[in-house]
Amino acid sequence: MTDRDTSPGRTPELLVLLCSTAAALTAVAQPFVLGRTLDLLLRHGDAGHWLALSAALLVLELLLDSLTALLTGYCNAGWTAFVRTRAYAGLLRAVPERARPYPPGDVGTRITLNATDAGGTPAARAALAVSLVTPVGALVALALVDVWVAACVLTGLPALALVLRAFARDTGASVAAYQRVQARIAALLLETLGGAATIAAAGTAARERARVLAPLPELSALGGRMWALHGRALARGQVLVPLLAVAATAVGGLRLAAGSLSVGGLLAACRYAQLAAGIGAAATPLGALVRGRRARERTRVLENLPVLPYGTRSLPVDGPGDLELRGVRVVRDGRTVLSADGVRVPGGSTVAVVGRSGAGKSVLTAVAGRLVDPDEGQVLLDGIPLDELTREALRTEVAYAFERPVLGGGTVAEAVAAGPRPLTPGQVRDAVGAAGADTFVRRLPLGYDTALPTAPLSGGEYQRLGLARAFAHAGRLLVMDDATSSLDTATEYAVDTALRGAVRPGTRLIVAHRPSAAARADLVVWLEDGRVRAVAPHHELWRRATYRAVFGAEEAAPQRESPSVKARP
Ligand SMILES: Nc1ncnc2c1ncn2[C@@H]1O[C@H](COP(=O)(O)OP(=O)(O)OP(=O)(O)O)[C@@H](O)[C@H]1O
Repeated sequence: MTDRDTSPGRTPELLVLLCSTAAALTAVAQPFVLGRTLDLLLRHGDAGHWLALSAALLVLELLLDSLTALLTGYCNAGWTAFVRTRAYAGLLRAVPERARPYPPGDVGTRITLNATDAGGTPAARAALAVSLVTPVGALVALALVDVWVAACVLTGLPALALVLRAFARDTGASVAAYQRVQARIAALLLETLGGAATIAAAGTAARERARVLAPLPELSALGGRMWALHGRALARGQVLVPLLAVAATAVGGLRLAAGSLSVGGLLAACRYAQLAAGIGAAATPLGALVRGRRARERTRVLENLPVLPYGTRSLPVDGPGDLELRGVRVVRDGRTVLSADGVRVPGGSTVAVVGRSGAGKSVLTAVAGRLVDPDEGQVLLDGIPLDELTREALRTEVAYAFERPVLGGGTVAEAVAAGPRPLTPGQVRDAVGAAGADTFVRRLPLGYDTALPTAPLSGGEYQRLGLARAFAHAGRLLVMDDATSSLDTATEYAVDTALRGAVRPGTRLIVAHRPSAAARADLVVWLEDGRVRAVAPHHELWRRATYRAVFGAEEAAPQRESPSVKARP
């Protein structure tokens, strides 16, 4: 936990409120003091103290305004960091499957722009409250100076309130739509950047540019509408304010002529009428508040993504890593993409998961290490259902290596060491060596201390660092989902040999595309259209043409199909 995980609380907002209220009250006091000063001067009285007070109030208001700006910045920064951290944490702890519908660009917009707008909400709320203090205070002061002028101003205020209400209602819908379109453009842009090489090679840059910018007219229209609403609210306010001021001056003039109001009183009354009519200025904090609330709804979506609940059990000490899939069914979009029952993998064995593209290999490996829970059935490791294990037990005993690992920032050594348990530099080097990565890591400008994001690495080299991380943290179950796909056959063989000797012994579940990799495994889980077609050693399955066809080797080694090979009961 960092301090950003803790809410900044109400204190910053209250400080903004306090300071800006003091500034507003100072502003409200000024016309009265100025009016008294003028009356004293006209009567040739001693106005020295009142003049000094007037100047002091002016300076105080300036100081309080500056302090309000500072506190607002502090409040915004604290809340933005909090909102951003929560959204980020929610995203990282979510079931990966459930975060998938939110493309990177959309997530980026929520975590940056939306978090900033949402972080401005508390200060905007305080500013909105204070934007009402000045007009209300001015109205009260005006009533004390002259109740008739106050009554005149009061009649105009409902019209201003209606203008603001309409603004808040209309702007809310536009802001939400604007934020959605903004996120859509960001998502398209990131998607295009990810495929920059393909686009360049295919010469489709113009088509892509048009695709990314397609929502721009809608964004522009929504932006224009938002500004039009804002402008209209301000303009209506701008028309109403002078009208009210003129009416107040006229009433005040009549009161002066009747001898019921002094010249200073008229000055104060006119100024108060202007301040009271300044309620239209509330449009700005009101707009920020509406925008912030919509933005917060968008960051909350990430914050509240479903998480995997963990249990309280641990695994038996020194268990061999027996894996069992019982009545497992995974459904996606109403379609069963994996159905696996009675699949038993003896602890310590290496199992190749094979099948055509889309057969369900990744889904099977995801449920086997509980990256996602099956919709039905259970997965057991050493007899314990995975969903009953604590997070720590699960993550220290199950390691994953992926086709496209994401190793984050830091140095090469730090990236490999990152994981559930601390590692010594020696252990990091051993794991890197086992993944066949030591030679190229040593050749990097600073070796193991090279910053990973700037390290000049090929896809296969980066993949091997992912393997190294998985090897370094290998528990009793190691899952490799296409994790050697970018390696040449010789390197893959060397890695496989190292895996048997230099990495902590345990059960291996390896998605394999090459017959040689399946042949090296003790067992093969053969998947077809989401079903387990057979669990048997490769040499037995190889007799079946349909199995050979998985590797595009129908014509090779044509032997009679063995009907006896089936999924184990
Ligand atoms: N989140 C999802 N929503 C909808 N369908 C999904 C989802 N995840 C997987 N599938 C579907 O499940 C099936 C199995 O997918 P999976 O990724 O396991 O295939 P695979 O055997 O690993 O394929 P490949 O070798 O091409 O990686 C596919 O038809 C895929 O479209």
